[in-house]
Amino acid sequence: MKVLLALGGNAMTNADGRARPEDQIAAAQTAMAAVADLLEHDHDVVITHGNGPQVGNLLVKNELAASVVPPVPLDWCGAQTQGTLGFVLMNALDHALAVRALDRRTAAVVTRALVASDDPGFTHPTKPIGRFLPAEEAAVLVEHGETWEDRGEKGWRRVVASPEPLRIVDAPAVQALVAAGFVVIANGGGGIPVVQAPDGSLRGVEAVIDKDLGAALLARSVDADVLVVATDVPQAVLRWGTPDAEPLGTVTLTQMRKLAAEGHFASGSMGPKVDAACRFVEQGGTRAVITSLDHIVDAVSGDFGTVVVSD
Ligand SMILES: Nc1ncnc2c1ncn2[C@@H]1O[C@H](COP(=O)(O)OP(=O)(O)O)[C@@H](O)[C@H]1O
Ligand SMILES: NC(=O)OP(=O)(O)O
Repeated sequence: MKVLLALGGNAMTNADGRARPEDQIAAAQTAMAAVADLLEHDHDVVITHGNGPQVGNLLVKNELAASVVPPVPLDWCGAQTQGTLGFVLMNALDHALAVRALDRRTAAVVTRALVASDDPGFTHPTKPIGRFLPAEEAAVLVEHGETWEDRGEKGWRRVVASPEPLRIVDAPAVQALVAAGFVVIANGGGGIPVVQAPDGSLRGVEAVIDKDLGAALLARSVDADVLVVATDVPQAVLRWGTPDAEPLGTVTLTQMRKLAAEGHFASGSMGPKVDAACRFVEQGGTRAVITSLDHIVDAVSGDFGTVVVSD
């Protein structure tokens, strides 16, 4: 079975969302041990990852250092997160492969995703990035022109433009590496957003693509059978955050679309995961699973998480 594994940016940090290097390395080790287990059982795996906490942190560093070194645009920050997380994941995966004496090579691909220059996401920011702050601290940054949003019990979070990914520009490179037997990490952070000029040239645009929507595209590009969206909760939950909360098991595509329309899944977090799972199955994928980092193997064997199947 070919598995597209999407690792959440928050799942790769820890509960406070500060994204310390040691937390990211530990999360990468957990996830890559699961990948090595899957490879040992003859599954193929292609990996993608989020970058919300990481790209937000880079943006803060950029702004704090602006009087000392030239700031770089948000798409450059996104590209940097692909490099850093690709490096961390490759180290963790190489180690997990060596422990199991598996002879596989790994590769991380700097991956661009095409977006439309007139995407409504550019005028209405929806993608939460970076750390959570208390309302009073967020209010100060809003006065400085940033957009922040109340994200519930964890606090407020900055939101930035998040256009829809239309096509993975570097899919052919990913496909060639997969065909050559590499375990590939690609399209991190949903892909570096680029727009196409009339002359065909590409340029980066300041936005952060939702990695779950990017993952659904990548999954089809590599012809995956199963999409696993690994985050920091074991299942999607109905009536989330209420006394009547109920973890969701296996549902059909139609049932999941109906639950999403009823508003069970928050925008910018569980909402896009559910959307990505539905898109994947709609486009011919066998099964999409939403679960936590430590249940990746169970998700592939088919007995854990929130599972979306065709009708
Ligand atoms: N209905 C829901 N069921 C479960 N989790 C939900 C729901 N709605 C919102 N969430 C939130 O979604 C979070 C996972 O999304 P997100 O933080 O974007 O993860 P990641 O960065 O790992 O992809 C959970 O930690 C939870 O707080
Ligand atoms: N780019 C993105 O969606 O990252 P997260 O999964 O970390 O939110």
